[in-house]
Amino acid sequence: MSDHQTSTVAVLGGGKIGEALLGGLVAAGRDPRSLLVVESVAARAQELGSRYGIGAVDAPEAARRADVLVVAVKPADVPTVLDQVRDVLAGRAPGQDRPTVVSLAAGIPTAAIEARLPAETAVVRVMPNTPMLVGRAMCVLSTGSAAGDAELAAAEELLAAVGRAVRVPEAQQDLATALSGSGPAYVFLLAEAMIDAAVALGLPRPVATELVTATVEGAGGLLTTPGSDGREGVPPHPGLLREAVTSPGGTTAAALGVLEADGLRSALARAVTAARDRSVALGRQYG
Ligand SMILES: NC(=O)C1=CN([C@@H]2O[C@H](COP(=O)(O)OP(=O)(O)OC[C@H]3O[C@@H](n4cnc5c(N)ncnc54)[C@H](OP(=O)(O)O)[C@@H]3O)[C@@H](O)[C@H]2O)C=CC1
Ligand SMILES: O=C(O)[C@@H]1CCC=N1
Repeated sequence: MSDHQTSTVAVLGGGKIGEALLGGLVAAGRDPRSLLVVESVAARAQELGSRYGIGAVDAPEAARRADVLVVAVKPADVPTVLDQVRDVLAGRAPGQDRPTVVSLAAGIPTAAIEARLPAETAVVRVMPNTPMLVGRAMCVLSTGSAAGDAELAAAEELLAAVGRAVRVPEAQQDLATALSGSGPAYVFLLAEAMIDAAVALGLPRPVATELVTATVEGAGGLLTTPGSDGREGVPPHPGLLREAVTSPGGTTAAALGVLEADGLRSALARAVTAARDRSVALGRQYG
């Protein structure tokens, strides 16, 4: 991988997460001329071009020009898109010249990607999330057998421009997918349900929306600000932050009693398990 300022990043699949990465990199100040998208829906490619100034190419062209080749198609489309770039990658020497393949696809193991590409292709598996678009991604990275520290560090540096990046053993990727990959949807559902509840009780929707979105943002700020739960040197604990809101005999205790009785905690545990299991199944089906 060459220097990140001059390297070319090509994204195979310009859907939701492809756009989050491309848009996030542009918003972080990256030159759009160093970015390429391969997108099978022509109107979508045009949309990304006019929104971010990113050029659209076909898969072989992307494989010829890229220093980093990002796989951002649905798991079922991964075999096809890898087949579309394999021959070009084979013509580029592994190491300095051949691009690192960074896969964002849920569930697909690095070994399955490597098996469809020329030997010694460096593969980095990443589970990102859509807050990438606004520079607030959580990206979880693991390496395949041919990716060394240099490739991992370069992928980390690229993704750090659009949020946080942490390394985990690949065995933890399915669970990371269930937690931070899918996690934004759980928070959005919670926000949506809170807004709808307030509207049902008579609050105008714009007011309810402002109150809920500011509350989610503020709660996120407390969760991520050291010392916010009154302790130093350890990350804030959600339970302590929740206790601080819960006045004896007050409104929060009344609400939490309902949420516990209705099984919110166990529903979330089952939801995360279902997402983890689905990630494993996607890997078995398409990997
Ligand atoms: N959305 C998210 O929050 C996250 C998604 N991911 C992963 O990212 C991947 C993409 O997800 P998402 O962005 O939601 O999916 P989308 O369907 O929104 O995006 C994929 C895009 O790629 C296009 N495409 C399919 N095959 C090809 C091909 N051979 N060449 C070029 N373009 C192609 C699709 O077109 P068409 O619709 O016609 O198939 C579609 O526009 C998945 O593997 C998912 O697991 C990971 C983390 C978070
Ligand atoms: O729902 C999915 O399968 C993808 C992976 C994580 C978030 N979206």
